[in-house]
Amino acid sequence: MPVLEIKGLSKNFGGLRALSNFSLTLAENEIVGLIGPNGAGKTTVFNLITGVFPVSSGSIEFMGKNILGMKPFKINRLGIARTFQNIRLFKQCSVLDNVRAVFHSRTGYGLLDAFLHTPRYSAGEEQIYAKSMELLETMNLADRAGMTAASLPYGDQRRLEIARALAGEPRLLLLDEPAAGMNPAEASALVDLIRFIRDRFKLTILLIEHQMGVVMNVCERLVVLDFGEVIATGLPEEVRTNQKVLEAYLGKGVTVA
Ligand SMILES: Nc1ncnc2c1ncn2[C@@H]1O[C@H](COP(=O)(O)OP(=O)(O)OP(=O)(O)O)[C@@H](O)[C@H]1O
Repeated sequence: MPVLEIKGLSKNFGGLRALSNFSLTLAENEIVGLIGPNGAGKTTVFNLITGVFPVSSGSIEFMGKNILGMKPFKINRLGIARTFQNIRLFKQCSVLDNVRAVFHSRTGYGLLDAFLHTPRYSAGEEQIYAKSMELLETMNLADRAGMTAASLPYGDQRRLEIARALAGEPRLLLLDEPAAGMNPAEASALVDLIRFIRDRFKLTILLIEHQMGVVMNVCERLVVLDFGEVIATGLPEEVRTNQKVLEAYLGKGVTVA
């Protein structure tokens, strides 16, 4: 069974067709790149998968289940997590609390347990602390657990956002420009990290990225959008030399040496 199956997906914003007849199937453990010039419709795909916007037409199934019309939190609970182009963290909270908050939102105990500090609450808190620190360790952020998120360098903030997504124990991870603002060394480390978390957490990953070095190194397959339409799909080396793709990025008349 595919992890994700999208068929004939379209989205109109008023008179603008942001996405047109988009189809995509993701198998377990794949890392697939969704690329294309600015305004091509990439983030719209993420927003439709995660239930942020209603679709205009088409279908989306996750693990064989129709997720159309579901609220974003419910889709997240089913196992789809995402990061954002503009990093979304609790900036004034500690790195640890940023991750802890995600685990907290999934605990079974209620306000009364917390107020009375019941054994259930204490055991839960210890477990959440251990799980949060383990995740920070994995993301190479454990030594910064006590710092505020806002004080982290940009690359670390991006990794913290991925840690928060992973705390939700997803099967499908959507990464929106994870390398944005990273220097070449950070971007290269990110490629290794993405592969590592895919293997460690048995994830399927769909990733939007403009840094071609990252895309070519980490993605096993690419889908290219332009003006809301798929103009190419295939292996990175095939897409790299595709004439339509070159024209979409660089303009007509471009050739590859
Ligand atoms: N909420 C919205 N309301 C109206 N138009 C929107 C909305 N969201 C996206 N669009 C439009 O849909 C088109 C696709 O936008 P989208 O953000 O999906 O592109 P993108 O490929 O992610 O671009 P970028 O690489 O610049 O992030 C654009 O023309 C954009 O202006």
